[in-house]
This record gives sequence, structure tokens and C-alpha cells, in this order.
Amino acid sequence: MTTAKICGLSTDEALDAAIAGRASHVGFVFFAASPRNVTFDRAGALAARVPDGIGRVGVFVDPADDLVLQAARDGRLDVLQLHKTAPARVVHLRRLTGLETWAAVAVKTRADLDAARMFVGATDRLLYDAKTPEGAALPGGMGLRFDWTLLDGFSHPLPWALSGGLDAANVAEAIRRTGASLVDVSSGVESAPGAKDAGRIASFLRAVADA
Ligand SMILES: O=C(O)c1ccccc1NCC(=O)[C@H](O)[C@H](O)COP(=O)(O)O
Repeated sequence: MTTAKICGLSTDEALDAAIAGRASHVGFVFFAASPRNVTFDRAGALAARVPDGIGRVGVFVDPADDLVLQAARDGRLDVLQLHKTAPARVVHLRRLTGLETWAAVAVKTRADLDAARMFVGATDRLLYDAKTPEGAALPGGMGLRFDWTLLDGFSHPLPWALSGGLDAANVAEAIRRTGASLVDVSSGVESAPGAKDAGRIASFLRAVADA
């Protein structure tokens, strides 16, 4: 069975749709440049609505220790999702917080995938996400998809999840094609950047459950 993380939640309504649709994880973004950025207070209010059994994931871009510590406390995080973060920093943040870590691997070519091996021993899971263009404001959440055939025959060095450009219309094919046991979505369940749509969240989670 494949499970799903709904990322970049900032409203009660969208969070409730993710919970009702049985998402396995919900993601809160702590990155000021993102339209999905949440304050510590907002993260705390959202976290309080999340029932046991659903993982709270904090999303960061090469974060400072202080940011991670406060977000982990106020957002009651279970997982740190770390973009553009070197393996040694991932190890450090895992030790600092005692939390599970997911290292994002930005994928455009097979060589990008091979670079995932440097996280062995450093992280608990890899999140294969589409590489965003050089100079882009965000390293994720842009609705970009990478070539899933790059995963054909790839020997995954760690547990992994698939991300990047997923939506209700393509997620079943993505799961069938790659064998992903965990998928992650953000802009594919939005009506505009940062504006989550409860109906699209429900459709996405139904498509994952039916896949
Ligand atoms: O979503 C953001 O704004 C974001 C900002 C900074 C770092 C990571 C970010 N998103 C990471 C995610 O986990 C997204 O769900 C993932 O990149 C997929 O996004 P999308 O292609 O829009 O579904």
C-alpha cells in the first residue's frame, strides 16, 4: 500500500482535508521565501489538530540550528525534511533533535540519483524531488516532475519517497511506474501557489488509495 504526504499546509481547512483523506504525513514549510511558509505560532496551531498516527514533517532549506529547534518544538515535529543540506548537517540535526530525517535529493539526471548514496548512514529516508532551475527561489514545491524512468533498475540505498509534479491525474501512474511506497505533493493540490484546495487534496488521496 502506498501512503502520502501532503506538503505545505497552512490552513485548518486544508489540514483537515489531509487528515480526513488519511494522509500518512502532513508537511509544514519553514522557509521565508516560500508562499507556504508558516510561522511558529501557525505551525503550533496546525500541529495541535493532527491526530496520533499522522507524521508532522517540517520542511527546511539548509536550516540553522535555532530555526529547527523552535520549529520542532512549536510544530511538534516527528520528521525533519531537509533540502540542500549536506550529509554532515543532516547527521548533526538528527542528533540535535532526535528526530527522523528525510534528505531531499534533487533529480534531473541519473548522476543526481547516484549522489543519493552519500546520505547512507546520514539520513533515515531519501525524498527524490524534481530539481528546480538554477536560480529558482525554491528548491521544491514548483510542480516540476523528473523523468521517472531514471528510477528503473536503480538500487535504492535507503527507504525513499517520490515527489515532484504529482497530482490526482498522474499519481497512480507514478506509483505503478516507480513502485513508490510513499508519495509527496504540494502544488498539485493547490488552486494557486500556496493556496491548498481541500477538494484536490481529497482527490489526490483517493487516487493514491485506489492505486
Ligand atoms: O513547497 C515549498 O514551498 C518548499 C519550499 C522550500 C523547500 C521545499 C519546499 N517543498 C518541498 C516539498 O516537499 C514539495 O512537496 C515537493 O517539492 C513537491 O512539490 P510539488 O512538485 O509542487 O508537488
